[in-house]
Amino acid sequence: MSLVFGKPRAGSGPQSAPLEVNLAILGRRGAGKSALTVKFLTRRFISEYDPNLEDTYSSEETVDHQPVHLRVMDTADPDTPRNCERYLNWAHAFLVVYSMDSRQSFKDSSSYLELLALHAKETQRSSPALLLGNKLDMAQYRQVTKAEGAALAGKFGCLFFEVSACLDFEHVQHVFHEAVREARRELEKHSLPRPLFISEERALPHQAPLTTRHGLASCTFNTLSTVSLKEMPAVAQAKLVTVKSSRAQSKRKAPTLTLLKGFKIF
Ligand SMILES: Nc1nc2c(ncn2[C@@H]2O[C@H](COP(=O)(O)OP(=O)(O)OP(=O)(O)O)[C@@H](O)[C@H]2O)c(=O)[nH]1
Repeated sequence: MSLVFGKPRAGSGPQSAPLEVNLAILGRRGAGKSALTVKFLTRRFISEYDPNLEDTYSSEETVDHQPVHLRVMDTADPDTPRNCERYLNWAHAFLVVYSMDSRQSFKDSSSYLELLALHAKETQRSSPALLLGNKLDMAQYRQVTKAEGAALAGKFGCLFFEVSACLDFEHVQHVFHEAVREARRELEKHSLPRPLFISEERALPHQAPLTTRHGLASCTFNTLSTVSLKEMPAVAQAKLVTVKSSRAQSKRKAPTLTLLKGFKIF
């Protein structure tokens, strides 16, 4: 038996607190996770970055006239998914990003989708994922066709978009807001939230860890295997950065954001 309890979820009425949505961005190094995240938060494209930093940003958004407190974890797995619980148990929705000019990055996005599907199966709890083919501005160098992207998304039942962190902000914003909508739909399906949960000790019978079964190196799940009071991984291994609203940024009323994830922003 496993029990689930936690704080009441924010309602959707006009008087209620904003809906809280955690969004994790996954994908191979260089796919453009940080560029898309920063584009969404600041409307700007970044050119310099530190690939080893993992940050979680916080932003107040309005989606379909509803206030949303959105946290975005720009993950930085090394070469393969690692210590995935930090985002698997935290996020309400996932953006899985590949770079359309890299077949390897597409293959890795498939591994991430598989990882999410396995986690959903093992925890009996699914979180929506959206598949993003990034670097649409580099379409002439594409190694992955749009049809392949759509087929992979179809296989895992997720939405699919081709985007570019260099091109229009509105498209990138639309994708992030779609993720919020997907998360909201999922939250509305379940009356109970997930910040805290207790699991009773119950070893999964004769199941090898996901790592060995699916070659997802070092990505282990403790779920249901130990008596534990788990707290949602606080924005834990990540630094929380509050970003001024993108509207303010665009109007340049806010002070110039000089250091965001070690990025140079222009
Ligand atoms: N042309 C083009 N370049 C992009 C786009 N998105 C990201 N890049 C570039 O691709 C490189 C990798 O982008 P990042 O955003 O750092 O990729 P990442 O997935 O966060 O990679 P890690 O930080 O290593 O995990 C950088 O040089 C970016 O400037 C895009 O849409 N178009």
